[in-house]
Amino acid sequence: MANHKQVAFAGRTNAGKSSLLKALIPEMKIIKPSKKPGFTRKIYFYGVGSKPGRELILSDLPGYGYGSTTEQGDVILEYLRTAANLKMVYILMDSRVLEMPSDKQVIALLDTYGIPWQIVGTKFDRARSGDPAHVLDLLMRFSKASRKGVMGASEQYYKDEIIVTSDKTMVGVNELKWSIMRHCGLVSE
Ligand SMILES: Nc1nc2c(ncn2[C@@H]2O[C@H](COP(=O)(O)OP(=O)(O)OP(=O)(O)O)[C@@H](O)[C@H]2O)c(=O)[nH]1
Ligand SMILES: [Mg+2]
Repeated sequence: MANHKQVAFAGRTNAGKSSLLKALIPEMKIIKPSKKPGFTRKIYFYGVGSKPGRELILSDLPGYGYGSTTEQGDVILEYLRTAANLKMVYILMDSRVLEMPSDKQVIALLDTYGIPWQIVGTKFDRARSGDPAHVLDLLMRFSKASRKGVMGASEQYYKDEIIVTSDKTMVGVNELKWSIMRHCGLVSE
């Protein structure tokens, strides 16, 4: 596992981290989403890809914020501090509950550690007011605002790509798959 590239799914409790992972890798029957915020209590690592040099680890982190515990917070902090080969942290945000201070804190921490991050909207099937374009716009603004002042965060590189997803309609799931492979160097730009 030491040499394997990894990406992590982070976000507030109930954001839909476990659900989106399940949608991405349905063959992993053990992935458990739940209605209860704070359900995932430790980190679950899922290995995918069997070709040598092309293996990846997808990590399902506990959520932060409402319903989470100090222990869960510590687990996240320790992981981000020590994770090897962490190529991308996807920060999942529920399309109906946008922009919370805890997301900003996590982004600040990732910037401190120099770990790349990207915003992913979840539960897009339930985007409020029937206006998905509005949600997309808000996520884009949040992402752009969060990049301000970060050294080396050239817009050219990040392009503030926002992926919106749903485990119900499967929108965005393929796009996310490609994003993961790209960030892990498994496909060219
Ligand atoms: N409508 C809809 N519901 C979703 C979607 N993704 C997740 N949910 C629901 O949101 C709730 C939380 O999902 P989880 O995947 O367990 O969320 P999590 O981020 O892993 O939560 P924690 O482990 O508690 O941090 C569950 O009731 C899911 O069914 C989605 O795309 N659409
Ligand atoms: Mg979970």
